[in-house]
Amino acid sequence: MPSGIPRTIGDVRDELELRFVKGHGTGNDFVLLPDPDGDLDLTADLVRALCDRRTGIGGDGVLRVVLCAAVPEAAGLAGRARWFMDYRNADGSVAEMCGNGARVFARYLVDAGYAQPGRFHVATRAGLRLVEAAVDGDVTVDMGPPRIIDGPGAPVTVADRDFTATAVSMGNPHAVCFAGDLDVAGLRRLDLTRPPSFSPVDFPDGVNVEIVVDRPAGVAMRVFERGVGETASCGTGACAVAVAWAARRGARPAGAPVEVEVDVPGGGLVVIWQPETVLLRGPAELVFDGVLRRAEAHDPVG
Ligand SMILES: N[C@@H](CCC[C@H](N)C(=O)O)C(=O)O
Repeated sequence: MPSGIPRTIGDVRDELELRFVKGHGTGNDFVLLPDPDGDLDLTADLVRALCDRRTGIGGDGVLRVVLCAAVPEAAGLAGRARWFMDYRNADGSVAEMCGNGARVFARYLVDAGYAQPGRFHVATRAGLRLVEAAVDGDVTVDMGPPRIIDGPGAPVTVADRDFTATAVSMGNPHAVCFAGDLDVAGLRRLDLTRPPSFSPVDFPDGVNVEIVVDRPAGVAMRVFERGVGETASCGTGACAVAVAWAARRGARPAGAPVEVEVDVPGGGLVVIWQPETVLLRGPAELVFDGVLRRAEAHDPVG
């Protein structure tokens, strides 16, 4: 096959019968694959084919829904969480954590009857995460402690602009770039089609890059995600932005939590920075489901 032509789902998988659900959190969209017993061989090629927006279902990533007991990397958490969120970026790479993904994952578990509404733990590559999901409405995830990396800042170039970024780990790496000279309209105009550049010394595993401007109440951001490109929202990115922004203004949650509204192209998220952790709150929605079948072997009408 000539290079550059996407490998379709049929190219990478003989046995095509695959159940899926499509969901999103503030426009950060995912293909969910229910795979309780861990039977699916989820290769990078299959992830890329599923996420392709022209030849696949389309998504920023894949969320495989698998029992902790069924996968060696989560078996140690099986006593404390029933389900493991196996998250993959659209390019097939594996990431430690996905905040919007965790919210959509929890929404799926509740709607599918795999978890009771309310609070429960989900296992992720970054460890256990407590989620709170009502029957409908917002989903909140306890994202764990943020880590603002001390130092002079990391040089990052994005949208033809040079920044000294604040590096923050939310389990996965973020470079938060403050564009103090821009307003929200200026942020919207930036060209984020080309990948940011940064030093591999600062970010040896790559990085998600957020550009941030002030709003009257909180901040607005855009993001170029590692392994994806620009997305409409990034939950870990919103948390990284909120703590970096609050810390710059001298607000650290000594006693009372610090709450920051984060506007993203796909909607609004709320980040609550507490002394020991960060909560991420926002909508999570399942939009359709289906079964992938090879087209020529299936009469969709009959
Ligand atoms: N969109 C996600 C982050 C997904 C992982 C990221 N692209 C990475 O490689 O670290 C979120 O909502 O947090």
